[in-house]
Amino acid sequence: MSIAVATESQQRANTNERVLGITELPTPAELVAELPVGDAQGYRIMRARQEVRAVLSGLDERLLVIIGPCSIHDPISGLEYATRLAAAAREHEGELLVVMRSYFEKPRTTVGWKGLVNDPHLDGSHDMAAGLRAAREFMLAASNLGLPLATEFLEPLSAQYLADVISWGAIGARTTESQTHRQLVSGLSMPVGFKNGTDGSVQVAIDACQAAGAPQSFMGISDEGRTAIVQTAGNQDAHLILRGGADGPNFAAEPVAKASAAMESAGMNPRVIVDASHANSGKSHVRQGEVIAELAARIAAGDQKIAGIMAESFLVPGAQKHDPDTVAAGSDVLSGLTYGQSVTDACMGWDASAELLQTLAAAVRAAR
Ligand SMILES: O=C[C@H](O)[C@H](O)COP(=O)(O)O
Ligand SMILES: C=C(OP(=O)(O)O)C(=O)O
Repeated sequence: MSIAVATESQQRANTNERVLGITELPTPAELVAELPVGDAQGYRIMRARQEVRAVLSGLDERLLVIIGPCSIHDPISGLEYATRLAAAAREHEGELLVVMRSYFEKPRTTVGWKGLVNDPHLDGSHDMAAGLRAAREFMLAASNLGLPLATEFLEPLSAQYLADVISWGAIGARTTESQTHRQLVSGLSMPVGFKNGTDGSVQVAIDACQAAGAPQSFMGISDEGRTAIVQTAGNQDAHLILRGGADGPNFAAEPVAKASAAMESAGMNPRVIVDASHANSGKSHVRQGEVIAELAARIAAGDQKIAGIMAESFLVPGAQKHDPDTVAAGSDVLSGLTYGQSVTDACMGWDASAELLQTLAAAVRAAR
């Protein structure tokens, strides 16, 4: 019996039957060299990470407030928001540790625009080299305003390009159960929160915190862009974020206490972050404000289980639809969109957000 040996081109065809193109990106080292973090800026980013740790543990009695657009689709409106938030953060710095959501990668339930890193021109051209550059440029500029930054780590490779500018990270509801993301967190330098699953399961996030807290060995990339074995020490600052689920919201006192007790009995931080958006507000920006007001009342009454809250906020309230498949590549997409309004989830507008920051600061003062 003779065995047919595949030719080199046959082997390639077998592997890449559905791959339409592979385009190389700059390496992490190249992008970081082009857009470096300055010394003073690096120190501020590191100090903010320490402050976040102190708030999460309760040593620092302030409330962590992770707030900002659902996604940044236009760096100019994003920076206008950052400028306003930086001033509010300074005003409330005695009570609140404000960290700005600078989210550049969006996990989708099915399909849709996946964020500025994936598609920076919002037209389906997927120029990810420009996307990584735009994200890094934005982060450096926002961080220069004195704001610590938060992001969701979605693509396992993008962390190598952006993580040095980030003071707090999240793993989203759709990826909390993924081993790849848990491994990634085990090596990240900042505190990272895991969201409960979209079905409402808190246990997957508790398991995630445990996995991320352990040393891990996995495949990743080096700064020089080569695939590599990555060995990590484990991230002891992994914590829980409650965002509600298909089974309903979980920001009320009872589910928060239950989740906090479960974290404690697993030997981890019982203080949790509550996301006022997503399934805790049914994605309504108006309801989000009500949820924050309810949380503020509990904080004012001395609830110590809530270390922080998350909120989605932008310049203009609500959201607008944007589908990259309906625009011609290279067209001026931004001119057809409302400036300062989310193209993903609905966000609270600036005025409502500024008022809620006042309410949260007052709640922390009342609790003291
Ligand atoms: O935070 C953003 C969204 O909730 C998440 O990316 C899922 O969005 P989608 O259900 O519109 O795809
Ligand atoms: C995608 C997000 O949230 P979740 O993972 O909770 O859906 C988000 O915070 O942008």
